[in-house]
Amino acid sequence: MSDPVDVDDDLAQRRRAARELGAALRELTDAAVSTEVDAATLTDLAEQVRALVPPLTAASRVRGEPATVDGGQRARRMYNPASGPGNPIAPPMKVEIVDGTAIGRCTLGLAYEGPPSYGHGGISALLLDQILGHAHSTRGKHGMTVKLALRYRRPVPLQTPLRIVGRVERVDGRWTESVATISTEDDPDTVLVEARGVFAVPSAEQAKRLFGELERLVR
Ligand SMILES: CCCCCCCCCC(=O)SCCNC(=O)CCNC(=O)[C@H](O)C(C)(C)COP(=O)(O)OP(=O)(O)OC[C@H]1O[C@@H](n2cnc3c(N)ncnc32)[C@H](O)[C@@H]1OP(=O)(O)O
Repeated sequence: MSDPVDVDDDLAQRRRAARELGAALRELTDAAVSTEVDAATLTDLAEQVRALVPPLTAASRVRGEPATVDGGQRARRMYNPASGPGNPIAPPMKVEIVDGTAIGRCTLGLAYEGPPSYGHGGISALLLDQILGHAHSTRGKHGMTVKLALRYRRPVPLQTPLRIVGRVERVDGRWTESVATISTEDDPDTVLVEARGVFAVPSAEQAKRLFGELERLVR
């Protein structure tokens, strides 16, 4: 049997490596959506990038299998699309809980552009959904989004440090109702986008139906 210390070291090492790969792919994505090089260079690069796939898929998971880099804990999901440092599509938003309030920070690059020089509205929804999920989790078990209402007040600037804040307003059994906002770090009092969300810890029956053996990761 392996020594638990070795197992922990191995997990920590794999998590560092997964973060590193995520960061490198994010740099690549940013370069890919900003580049103005000629067609021949793009075609050549597409071939080079495709050659990177087989070494990764040499050992991979399928739907329903949790990523082993998470070590069985949902709270530290490496490949979350909003906050996972290993996921190249995540900005990634860094989240901390301060006095029961969830505070996220990230900067959106050109890959997230909607209107010229501003963030895509769907990306704002992603960040707000995620921060509302963290706010819900401060009251106990993790939950799922039941309702999400958004009001886009001003466009969200790209390449600008953002602050995303969520807090629970009402708790009713396994339901919470929370509010969240996006603003810039420089001007936190000017709300750019605001959200109201209802989250619920799935009922035991629903969790079993949706997740089967993975139920322990969601309830
Ligand atoms: C630290 C880690 C943080 C991670 C953050 C992750 C954030 C990301 C979150 C997501 O994106 S989750 C993905 C998006 N959401 C979904 O896919 C959820 C899909 N919906 C479902 O699977 C089920 O509806 C759900 C599990 C949410 C609830 O099913 P249940 O069977 O547990 O609940 P039930 O059906 O008994 O209750 C739902 C109904 O009761 C209502 N309800 C009852 N009491 C309530 C109350 N007290 N407050 C609010 N609503 C209440 C609720 O609105 C809703 O009403 P309607 O269906 O009639 O519209």
